[in-house]
Amino acid sequence: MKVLISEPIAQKGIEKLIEEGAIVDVKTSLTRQELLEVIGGYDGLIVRSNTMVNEELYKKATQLKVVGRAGNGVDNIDMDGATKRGIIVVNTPESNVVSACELTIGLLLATCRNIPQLHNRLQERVWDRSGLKGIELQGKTVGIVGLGRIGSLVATRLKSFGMNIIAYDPYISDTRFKHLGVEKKEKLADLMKAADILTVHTPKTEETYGIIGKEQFKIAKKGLVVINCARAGIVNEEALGEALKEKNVARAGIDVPEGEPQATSLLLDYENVIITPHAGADTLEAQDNVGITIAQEVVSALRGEMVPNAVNLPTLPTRELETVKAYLRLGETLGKMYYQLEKEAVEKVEIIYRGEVAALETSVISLAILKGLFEPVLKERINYVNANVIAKSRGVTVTEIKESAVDNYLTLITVKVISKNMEFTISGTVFGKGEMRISEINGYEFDVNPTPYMLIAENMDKPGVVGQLGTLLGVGKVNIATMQLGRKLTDSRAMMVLTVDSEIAKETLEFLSGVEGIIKARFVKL
Ligand SMILES: NC(=O)C1=CN([C@@H]2O[C@H](COP(=O)(O)OP(=O)(O)OC[C@H]3O[C@@H](n4cnc5c(N)ncnc54)[C@H](O)[C@@H]3O)[C@@H](O)[C@H]2O)C=CC1
Ligand SMILES: O=C(O)CCC(=O)C(=O)O
Repeated sequence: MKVLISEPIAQKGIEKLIEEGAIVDVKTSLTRQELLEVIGGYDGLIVRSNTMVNEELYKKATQLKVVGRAGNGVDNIDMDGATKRGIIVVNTPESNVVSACELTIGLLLATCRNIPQLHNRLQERVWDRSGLKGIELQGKTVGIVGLGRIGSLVATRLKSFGMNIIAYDPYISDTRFKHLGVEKKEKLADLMKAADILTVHTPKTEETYGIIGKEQFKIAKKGLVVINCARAGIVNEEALGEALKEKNVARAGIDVPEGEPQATSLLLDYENVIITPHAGADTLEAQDNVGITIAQEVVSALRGEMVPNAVNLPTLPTRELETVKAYLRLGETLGKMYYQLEKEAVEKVEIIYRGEVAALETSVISLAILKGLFEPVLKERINYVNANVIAKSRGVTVTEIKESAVDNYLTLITVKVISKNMEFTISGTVFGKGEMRISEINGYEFDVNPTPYMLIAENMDKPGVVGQLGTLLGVGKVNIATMQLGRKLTDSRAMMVLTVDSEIAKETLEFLSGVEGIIKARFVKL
């Protein structure tokens, strides 16, 4: 077990690896070229957020079996590249959340009270408080975007400051909001209008990248305070800079500046912005937690044992995996549809296994469904092992039903997603050597072979709609591979499922949604 550590981790973690019999090289100042030259000799690699683990590295890493991310976000790791090569990626999602939360509060206080600026003056031997009057937190409204692990820790702590807590997280159930005593805002705009302080705690996804930008600052209260301890880009830096110049935003605290690990952020030029170099997890406690956890996980993975935080692989013995593999793919595919088609927070998931699949060990298939369900909103934070815990922590109840008989199919999985105002269903089957098909969505019947890019549209069942949709996709340079129409004879509506050869641009989707007779058109990425 040869393990290379390319970024600093706690000594306790290094000791743990050695204790478990690994040969450990700690080389934290290698150049990229040097790293590429030596990586071929290692079975395991431990990184933090600065080492890019990508195709270039994988090509040289011919022995690599596990990548350990000593921390939470895995945005620096190419997951598909790892999965393709059977390299397990593990991380430590719980180990540093308290520290990240505490830095958020620290930045908030430092920002509201100008602590670094006052300190700097005094260090220059100048006793002068003028122009640096702070603001109190008590009685103010804090708007949290992303009420997950860190967001909810922040909420709990800020309550003790006498603050009014509101949050926007469409993927969290009302029950969880109630449990945390946080007021739910259905729309980001409503949160922006009400907040005196804004703090973001979402992962960086296609949806959250730039979620706080020009439009949001325009409607925000004048004098807003902005905190970003999550990821660069969630708050658009240029827009923030403009809002600071226009005094719409009064001050900001940022732990994750653009350009990291270089000090190039344009916000560095603003006196009323406090910036730290991605130090959210940099505490003795978090680093000890992270170091020990990642050491244990890397060793387990190298020994072929169960790994608690395998981000990209199901942790089942190979023999069992073979039998259920096709169902895992089907389950994940069925799960992935909901949040790409609908926005309502999930309250309950009912999974019905019918026919042959009902005789299998279905619990792992249910995990695959949950993993797929939450992946569009939680990204890498959800995996086979934590899927149940995450569902529970988000107030989602999951039930399984098994029935031995099923009409028309040998084997069928139906996933019913129940939210406050709606019930969504999707079914699929497996046949031959693991071929899968989606057989039903919301009562519309299909026989679709799911592919990486799909368009799912609901439309009025009348002449001309399908033709217009095809034309607009053509204008948007999207090639249609297959197309199926599902209709209910009792209804004037229909559903179209198209597999396409490329991503569909936002503008094309907007055009499609504007077509008379199209009720809804959504791009789905698998
Ligand atoms: N500064 C630092 O050193 C650290 C930063 N982080 C970062 O903090 C962030 C939060 O981490 P966790 O709380 O562990 O993640 P989490 O996965 O527990 O929570 C994220 C929440 O964001 C919500 N969300 C997703 N898309 C959304 C959208 N479009 N609008 C509103 N909410 C949305 C999800 O529903 C979820 O509840 C991540 O970006 C993570 O990488 C984490 C650890 C340390
Ligand atoms: O200090 C680090 O490794 C980065 C912490 C972080 O952002 C994370 O764990 O996601």
